[in-house]
This record gives sequence, C-alpha cells and structure tokens, in this order.
Amino acid sequence: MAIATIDPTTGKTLRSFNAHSAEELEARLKLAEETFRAYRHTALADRRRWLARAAELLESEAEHFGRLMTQEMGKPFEAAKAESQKCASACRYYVEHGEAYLRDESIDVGGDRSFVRYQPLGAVLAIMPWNFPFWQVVRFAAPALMAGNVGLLKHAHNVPQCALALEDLFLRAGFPKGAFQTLLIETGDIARVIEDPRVKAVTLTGSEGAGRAVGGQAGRALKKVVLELGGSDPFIVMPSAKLELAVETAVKARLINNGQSCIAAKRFIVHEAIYPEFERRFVERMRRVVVGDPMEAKTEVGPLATEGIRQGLHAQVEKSVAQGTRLLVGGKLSSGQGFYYPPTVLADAAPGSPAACEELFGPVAVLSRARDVEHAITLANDSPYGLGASVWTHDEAEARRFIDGIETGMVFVNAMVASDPRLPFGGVKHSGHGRELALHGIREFLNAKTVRITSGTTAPPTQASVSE
Ligand SMILES: O=CCCC(=O)O
Repeated sequence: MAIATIDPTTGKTLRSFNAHSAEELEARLKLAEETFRAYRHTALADRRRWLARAAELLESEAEHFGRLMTQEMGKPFEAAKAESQKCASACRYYVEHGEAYLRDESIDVGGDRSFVRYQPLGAVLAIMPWNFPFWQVVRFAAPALMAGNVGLLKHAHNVPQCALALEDLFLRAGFPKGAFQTLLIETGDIARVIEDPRVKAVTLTGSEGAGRAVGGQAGRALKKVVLELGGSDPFIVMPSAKLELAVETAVKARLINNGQSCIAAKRFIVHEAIYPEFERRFVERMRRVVVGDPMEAKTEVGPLATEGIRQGLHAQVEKSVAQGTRLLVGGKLSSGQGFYYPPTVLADAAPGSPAACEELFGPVAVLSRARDVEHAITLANDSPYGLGASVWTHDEAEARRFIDGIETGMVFVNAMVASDPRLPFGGVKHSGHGRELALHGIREFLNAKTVRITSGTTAPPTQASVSE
C-alpha cells in the first residue's frame, strides 16, 4: 500500500512518500543499535528532562499536530488537539513515576541480599495504527525511552506525516539522534525487521489479523511481543442505572474517534425492563448526530479513515441485515465525496452474522436485551474479544458480579472505557496480551534481572533444598 496522506474528506492524495531503500533501512537499524549502547547509560535525570520537554512541545504545538492527524485520518480537530495534550500527560506521568518504577526491588529471602534489577532490552519495534496516530505511539514511546530502550516506529501507511512529526518531536525534545526513529517501510518488510538481531522486542497495536502475523513472526524469532488488538466491548445497562447519562455516554462511547477505537462500546446489552426506553432514546440521539467536516467545531463524526474501511463496514452491515438483524437507523452509503458513514443502529443481531461475531470499526452500534445479570454476562462474554467493558448499575452486588464475571482486561463501572496513563491498558482472548501504560506498561520491555548475593562463606545448598 502506498505511503501517503489521502484526505478522507475528499479522497484526494495530498502527499506521497517513498519507502526507505534497503541501505536507508540498514542505516537506521545500525543507528538504533549504536544509540542504545550509549543511551542505556544516560542519567535518568536527563531522560526525565527530555520527556518533560516532549510534553511541553505536545502541548504548545497541539494545534499543528492536531491538524496533521485530522488531515491524515479524519478525526474531529478538537479531538485531535486533545489527543496531543493527552500524549503530554503520558510523558509527564513517566517523568514523575518512571524513576521509581525502574528502581531495584528488594526481595526478602532470609539472610542473603536479593533484588530484581530492571534493565532495558534495546531497540523495540512499534507497529502502530492510524486511529490515534499520536497517542498509540507516545504511550509506547514515553515508558520505553524513560526505561532506556530505543524506539523504531513502523506507523500505518496512511499517517506518514504524523510518523515523521513524532520522530522530529523526540529529537527536538533533546533525545539523542537514533533514540526514536520512524521507519518508512512497506508491510512486507516488517518480518525482516522483526527477525533482525538488533531488534529485541516488538509491540503492535492493530487488528486481530495483524496480531496473528506479527505475533507469529516475533514468536519464531523468540522475541517478546505485546499485542493490543481489536475489541467488541460490551456496554451493559441495568435498571438501577441513571438512564439519561447512560444513553448520552453510550452514544459518545460508540462514536468516539468516528467510531474507530478498539475500546469503543460496540455491543449494547440492556436489561429487558428498560430496553424499549433505552432503544428509543439511543436511536433518537444517533439520528441527530452531526456528521461532517472534521475541521468544523460542531462536527461530532467525521469521515472514516479510508475508503476500504468504509466499504468493509458497509458490507458487514448489509450482510448482517440480510441475515435477519434489524436495522433501526443509518446503514446507507452516502453518494457525496469523502469516506463518510452514517451513525447506524442494529438490533437483535442474527446468530453468526458480522454484527454478532465481528468487530465493527465505525459508527455502528448493535443492541440486545438481557434477562438478568447472568444473562448479561453470558452475552458480554459471547465474543472472541476481551478488551474492555462498561457496566451501568447502582446495585453494588451486581457491580461485583460483573467485575468478576466479565472476561476482559478492563471493566469500567458507570463510566465509558477510556485509557489513562495511570491505569494499565490491555486485553485478553483475541484482544491480545501484555499491558501498556502505568507500572505494567514500563515493565513490559525490561529485563527483570534476579540478583542474589550471598556472603560466599556458606556451603552450597543440597539438591533437596534447592528444589523445595
Ligand atoms: O484504539 C484503541 C486505543 C484507544 C485509547 O487508548 O483511547
């Protein structure tokens, strides 16, 4: 696929980029390795200073970065500026907590001194998606750079200007040349980079299919991999919920980022006692959503990122309806220019249809009814994915049951699922493995080295005591 900026509001190609030649790629891999050798010994105080400077730039240039994001993938401009600011908060989080997270950790084994020392691994390849073109990258890069790793970014083919701006950002913030580099390479070259001995680990945010490919390549090369894949998050509403707030949040949680977020709520599971009212209000609100130019402040939903995504989503909707799923609003392709898709509500997904089994990566919601808590949990878990879940109830026992019973990496009660630098982020099942952000995120790409220091004066342990 061409590495190019294609305006999703018009379909016009604005800028194209050549992929690196073999020599250029080799030079970048070499630089990454050489930089790591020195970078891993840089003072934590220096890394903190550079990261703090990156945060300042992300804030002061939010307008410029936001414009790039909107131009390349169509998210509303206000949300794009907020994304740049959120990146600043992730940098500041690791400025504040990184040093403590990297400290030796003592373990009391009685007598001897034992501890875990956390050491960086080296160059980490980050394969990142277009949907949050800054946030997905910075949430990997901030902890990785703080920990003394160096980053190699293979960004999505449709956000090259964001990718280059990120390399430039870290350089201007003061990080040494080579600490964070963008690789303009084709998807077909990723396997070669993963296999390269100078690359020590891989992180991917992307589709389930990409996860299988990259996870397989990293596995064959025996390299650590973090996979943050798709999701089909349930949004469960019980009778004790505040209905108005639940409906308002449901719409927001479905439409965030033009509906293209792994943690967007996609399946709305509503208790039968309140279902008719929920459906009425939800459909009414979805009908009124303002779709349009993402640069305009009043726009709630802009275009999808590519024509392929639009066609793929529409095919999922059409197939689901043909199989018996009810269509309540939307579901028609507009004839004008741009990759727009109308906010769409489906209900009672036909078994086996895309609406029942697949991730819908766009502004399409699927409603269903639950008889009680256990039925709601069964419906929620009836998905290959396990990323997040949002549960709306003011009954504490019910909330506890949902927290225990739902098979996801994250459960939010009376709130939509959202990432936060302070909270670990990641999923189970086909949503991937490993965690980003918080303490868990920085520890993913570290060698947790066990150290045990004895006095050197006692006899070696017997086999029996060693295996105890
Ligand atoms: O697409 C998944 C990430 C969304 C987020 O971190 O807010």
